[in-house]
Amino acid sequence: SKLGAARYGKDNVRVCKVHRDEKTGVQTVTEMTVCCLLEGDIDVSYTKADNSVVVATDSIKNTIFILAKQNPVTPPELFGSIIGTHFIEKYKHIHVAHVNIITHRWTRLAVDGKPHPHSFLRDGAETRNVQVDVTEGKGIEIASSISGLHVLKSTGSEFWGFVRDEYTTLPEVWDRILSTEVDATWKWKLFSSLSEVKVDTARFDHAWSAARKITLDFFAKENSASVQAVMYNMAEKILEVVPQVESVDYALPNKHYFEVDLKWHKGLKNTGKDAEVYAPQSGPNGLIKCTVTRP
Ligand SMILES: O=c1[nH]c(=O)c2nn[nH]c2[nH]1
Repeated sequence: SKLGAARYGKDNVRVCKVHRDEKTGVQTVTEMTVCCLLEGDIDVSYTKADNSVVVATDSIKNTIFILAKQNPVTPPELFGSIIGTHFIEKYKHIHVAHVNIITHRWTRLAVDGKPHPHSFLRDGAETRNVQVDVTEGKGIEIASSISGLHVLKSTGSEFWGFVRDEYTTLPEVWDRILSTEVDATWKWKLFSSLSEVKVDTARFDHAWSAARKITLDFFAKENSASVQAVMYNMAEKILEVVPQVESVDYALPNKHYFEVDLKWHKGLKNTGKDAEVYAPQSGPNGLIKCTVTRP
């Protein structure tokens, strides 16, 4: 046998950084969970029990804390690029670093109608994430994403005109509840190095804000013919608004809310236009995916 591929490192490195502005007294909190996996001339640690090539995962964890102390931790695209670049520059036998950062929400509290200087709220399981792959001699590939953003609309969603055959029981519908958990990813053009990532770091926050706003606006406003149709329109708009993004992926579960037919109980009407009480379904659920690219 032979070693086909190998990468190792530390996962679930939880990091919280507090920034304190001495002048204004305003403090800011960033909390993330980091995974950093390394590739390189490490085969002998697998095939010969030779640990001389192993940068211990404990050292990888230590390095993430030190780099968080010495560098900005936002935007995550920049911090991920800093971590990955560190490892391929520090260790000549390490050639690729895969860094995943999940950023958790700490939204500044409004107290007495004013943003509070040092209090925050975890307003949802939604996270802002990056996958940063730094490859020696190639550059930095960055994929940014939003996940865990739960949305629901109580009307403004249709689904009809689909294949009807001997396997079909689903009725056509012109007015349904639509609920999903947004998983949206936008991939950047290849960056040649960390210095190119640093040229305009504001672009990453702008892209995240745009992708989030477009997703929510289209979800709410479009009387969608299907999940497929609305996600394509969202992705198309993100490509239009963020020129440095090369492609956009969506993966949207269709979290079904079924009507409950109650007419067996004294003729109680609760379907179609009379539907008010629904049964939210844990599963099975639709899962609709797409990748939208530039022409
Ligand atoms: O939006 C939808 N797309 C689908 O493909 C589908 N299939 N069942 N319900 C559905 N709703």
